[in-house]
Amino acid sequence: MKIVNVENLQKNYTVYQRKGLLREKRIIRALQNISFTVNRGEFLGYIGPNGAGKSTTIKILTGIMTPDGGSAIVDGMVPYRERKRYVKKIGVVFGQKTQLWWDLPVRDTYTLLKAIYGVPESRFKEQINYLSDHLELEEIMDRPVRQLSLGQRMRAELAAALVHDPELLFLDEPTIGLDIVSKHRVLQFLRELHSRGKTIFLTTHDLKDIEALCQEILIINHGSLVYKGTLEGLKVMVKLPRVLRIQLREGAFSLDGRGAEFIERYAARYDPKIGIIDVELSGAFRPANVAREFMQVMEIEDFRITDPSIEDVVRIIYRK
Ligand SMILES: Nc1ncnc2c1ncn2[C@@H]1O[C@H](COP(=O)(O)OP(=O)(O)OP(=O)(O)O)[C@@H](O)[C@H]1O
Repeated sequence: MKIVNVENLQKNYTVYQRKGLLREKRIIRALQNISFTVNRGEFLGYIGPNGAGKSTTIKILTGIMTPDGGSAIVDGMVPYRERKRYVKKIGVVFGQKTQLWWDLPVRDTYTLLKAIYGVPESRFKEQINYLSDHLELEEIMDRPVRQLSLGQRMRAELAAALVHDPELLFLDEPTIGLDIVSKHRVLQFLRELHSRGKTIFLTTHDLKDIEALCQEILIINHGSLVYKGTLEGLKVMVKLPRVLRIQLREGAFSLDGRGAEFIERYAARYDPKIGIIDVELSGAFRPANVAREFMQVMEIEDFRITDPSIEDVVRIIYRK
């Protein structure tokens, strides 16, 4: 049973750029005919590089923004037309923004939201207890939001989105900037929500988050969907290679002829501003061998094997 139905969604932004004495009008096609569905109870990962169109999609799906074309129907409603009724059904977290009252204790935000959503007292108490248990809110309930650490604030933020116990959650980068421990807590809680049947729409830059949680993923790039399916399916399709990241020693960023030759031989990417070389560990490249070879010709500070970034994944999809 589908809870989200998106068809041919389009959104353009008009921006004006100064060109000499004139102002030039430019249209940014943020979403170009996007179509997808989300099943009730699904945990969907929505990923894409910076500027791909993720936030624009979420803004339309949460009713903040009206599309220029196409349609979005969520739980039988058109979000941007039936906002009042609709917002009671959804919970939203924008990792980069806050819906908490900055100078008030966390608890007061929840009381205000209770009144806004018309949550009965007994349901409210039950829900706050549940949220407090799972998000460890007790220690922060009576502290003003401005005093909280980022991790504490994000837990408080998630709870705010859930005061009215919505069935569908939109989370835009809810783990951004969190340390490993805080991130783990948030991800655990999202898993718990999903096991209770919630439908979750999660945008993130981090493939690890997706791997830990999502059954289905959508990848968007330049306003168009480039993949919809499972992460397993994506791995089979792109054969995601891991990457050996080499950090050069400060002051040794400019490469000589042999260095450049190595970059070319391994089809590596090099950013001379920060002295980082990325080598895809595909095929015959063994990490230890590659590292040894590079060490012979460059001054190296550190090695690390990393998972491919979203940008890598998108690049590989395009290459195919
Ligand atoms: N208010 C706006 N005015 C003009 N252009 C905008 C506006 N909001 C977004 N854009 C542009 O639309 C495109 C899509 O932006 P969007 O914020 O949806 O991407 P995103 O995938 O969420 O990116 P990020 O991961 O960096 O948050 C980008 O090119 C962006 O610069």
